Amino acid sequence: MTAPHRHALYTVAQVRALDRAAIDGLGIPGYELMRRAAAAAFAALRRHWPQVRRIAVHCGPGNNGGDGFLLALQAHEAGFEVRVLALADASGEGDAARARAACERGGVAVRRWREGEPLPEAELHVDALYGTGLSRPPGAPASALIEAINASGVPILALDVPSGLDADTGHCPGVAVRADLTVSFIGAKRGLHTGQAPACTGRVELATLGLPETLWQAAVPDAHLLQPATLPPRPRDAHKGRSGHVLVIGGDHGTAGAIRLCGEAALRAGAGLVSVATRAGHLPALNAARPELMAHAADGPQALEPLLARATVLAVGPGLGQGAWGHALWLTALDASLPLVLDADGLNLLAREPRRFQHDRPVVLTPHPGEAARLLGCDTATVGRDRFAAARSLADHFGAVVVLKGAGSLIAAPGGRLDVCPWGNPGMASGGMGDLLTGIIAALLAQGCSAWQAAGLGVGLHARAGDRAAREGERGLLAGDLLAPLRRLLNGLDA
Ligand SMILES: NC(=O)C1=CN([C@@H]2O[C@H](COP(=O)(O)OP(=O)(O)OC[C@H]3O[C@@H](n4cnc5c(N)ncnc54)[C@H](O)[C@@H]3O)[C@@H](O)[C@H]2O)[C@H](O)CC1
Ligand SMILES: [K+]
Repeated sequence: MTAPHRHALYTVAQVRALDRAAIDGLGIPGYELMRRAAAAAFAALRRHWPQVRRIAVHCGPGNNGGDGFLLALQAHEAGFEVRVLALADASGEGDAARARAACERGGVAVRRWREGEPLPEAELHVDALYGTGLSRPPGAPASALIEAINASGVPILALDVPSGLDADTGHCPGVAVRADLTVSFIGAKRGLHTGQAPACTGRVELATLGLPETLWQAAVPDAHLLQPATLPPRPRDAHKGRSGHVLVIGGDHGTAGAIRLCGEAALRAGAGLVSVATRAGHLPALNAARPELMAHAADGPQALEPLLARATVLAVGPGLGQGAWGHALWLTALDASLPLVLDADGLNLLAREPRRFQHDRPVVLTPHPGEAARLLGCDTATVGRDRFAAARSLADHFGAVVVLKGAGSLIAAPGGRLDVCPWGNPGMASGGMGDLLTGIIAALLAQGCSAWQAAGLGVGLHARAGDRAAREGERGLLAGDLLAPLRRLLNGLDA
């Protein structure tokens, strides 16, 4: 059983409190923490790049730089050829200044880097420019140095946080290091796992610096990383009535595919029955493509009534459109007070006609950043600047569990509970992927999951299926490619 804190995610302020607890509570000097951080990062360097012997360490003005100076000294003492570039001249008294003095006393020259100067020859760059102290977009010369390091074609190890990434939000206000590996210290910062972070961190490893478990047991994390999970095995006497009946509503003219993908995903994810209410013109194609779906022509709300009477879960939005037809079905579905997954135009209609859901009604909203922006009445850039705040605000405002999709999808519940999905890949940013997710979550609701469970399990299964399908390449990855790996994951056939 790995330590519980391994999946815990913290804000920068919470990690600073952990640092303080180690220093003040356990009496471990900040400088000793810095030495341990450097040692942990150096050990990771040797583990991941065992042949490397020539490194360049780029040190910023604060304690992140201090980590870099001590790593440079440890590498030098281990016989590495080490070049150290500093963004600033030596100044101040603190741990970072002490680390720099130790580095120079130990025989490692520190050179002030000036914009335009060539980088030293190295087999690996160590990014010790900024960590949790980044407070604004990197200015000159830091931004020029970051761009030079990124352009070097040489592997990059980032200490604690890739410089330029906001460790609280996963947003990069300016340029940022694109590392191959990030070794983060003491507490995993929540901003390392969502938004622009996956493009900057490379692989993320947590170094706990030999601190006792009691340190984390006293801390309340801000969020958690999703853990691999699947549904429990089906009882031998299972029958379709026990696995619910999903009714998918959508598919206006020209968007039959969305409704089919959603319905098929709901079947594959284990719903007992799946009905589809859509335009009459789609029925022949739907019946031919997936006869297990029960396709019904819904030319208006009155056609929905008998279907709503039989359904146990609603999935509303794939290909629904925002016209009179879609709007009328959407209104009827929302008034049915059944467990509900709202996606795509179902969300855009909600942005036009906001309402708060009853707390006892399981509801999951699955916006991408643009839909989230419309629901919040802001622009998409604002959502990207703080995905955590956006997801939590939506959950509280609508009284629903919210999946804020994108790199590192977030799952937020009213009251602040939040999980982060560590899986998924850019190949999944293609048409139909959202329709699949909607169907999977609806099927999990139909099998008895709560809104929180269905959202977290659905997002995790969907993203892990996407990663397995991407083993054939992220380019050309189609939504339908996820259905086979999804089935394997649901049956526990893929670790
Ligand atoms: N005991 C501990 O706290 C430990 C900390 N570790 C490392 O310390 C950094 C955090 O260090 P800090 O000095 O707070 O900030 P940074 O080094 O990240 O930033 C340096 C400094 O730079 C200034 N600054 C911020 N943004 C910019 C900018 N865009 N342009 C110019 N200057 C900027 C600001 O004044 C910052 O203070 C943490 O990440 C760890 O790496 C140890 O590893 C463990 C113990
Ligand atoms: K860094």
